[in-house]
Amino acid sequence: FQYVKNNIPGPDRRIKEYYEQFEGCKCKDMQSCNSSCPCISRFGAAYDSNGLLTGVDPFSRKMVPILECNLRCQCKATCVNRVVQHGIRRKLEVFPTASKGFGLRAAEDIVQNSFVCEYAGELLTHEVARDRTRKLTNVDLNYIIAVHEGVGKDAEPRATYVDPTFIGNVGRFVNHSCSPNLYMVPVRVKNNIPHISLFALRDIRTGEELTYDYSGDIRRDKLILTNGHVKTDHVTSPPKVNEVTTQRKPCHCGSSNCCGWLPFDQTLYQD
Ligand SMILES: C[S@@+](CC[C@H](N)C(=O)[O-])C[C@H]1O[C@@H](n2cnc3c(N)ncnc32)[C@H](O)[C@@H]1O
Repeated sequence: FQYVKNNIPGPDRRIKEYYEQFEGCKCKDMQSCNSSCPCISRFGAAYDSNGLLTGVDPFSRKMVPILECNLRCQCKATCVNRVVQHGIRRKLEVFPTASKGFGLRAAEDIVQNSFVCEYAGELLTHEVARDRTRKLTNVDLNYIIAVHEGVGKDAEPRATYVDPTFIGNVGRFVNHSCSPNLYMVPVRVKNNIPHISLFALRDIRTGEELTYDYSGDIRRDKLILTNGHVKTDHVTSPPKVNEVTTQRKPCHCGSSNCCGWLPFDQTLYQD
């Protein structure tokens, strides 16, 4: 595959969407913005002074939008409100796993809430994502991710489809786990297209495989086990007969609360 650091437009995406769109701040303290910066005050500070993501509760269903300072802002690269845009800062290693193909592991200790890497690739329209997904069989590796964001009480959720199959970054090697150590957050920098960003859910030791939950669901009740039973629909429901069961793949994450199957996005199988 071809390596890219950031998302690139896939077929049928309008190139204009990728231009700088957001205004820049005019903060006087050029070393770093503070809470009065319009980029920060709009949704609250996302990062602490060590660059750790503290403005988001990964276990909450409510996601606060994250907006970093951008090229048009007057602040410098040292600004506290610039993290994901600096790219990968932790040592990561691709390795062959026993039963999941390749995986990605930490080559150094990673502190909780650190930015680890983006999930970058071709940005697809719903139609292209659906067509590519439907061509896959359950023995093909599926790299297409759909991230659904709620944008308001009455508004339709906004979906972003990223496909690093042919063009992508190291995020494409992150496997699924029902008990993950990463969580996914959409972060915006220069325009409305999110950087799909992976942060550490807890402290991670050197050599640990990096994983996230492909369903995006990391509720506490799913992670904290009681007698091996978990309560969410995704976890408890076996594939239904009328589902596209041929697309379902067995999960080999090996965690004690494993639901047995990899999550898949129903919307890509609906017309
Ligand atoms: C984004 S890729 C992950 C990297 C992939 N293992 C590779 O070798 O390139 C997703 C694919 O990896 C495999 N995979 C990921 N997590 C898995 C798991 N927990 N159990 C079994 N297979 C998994 C599945 O084939 C899935 O479609």
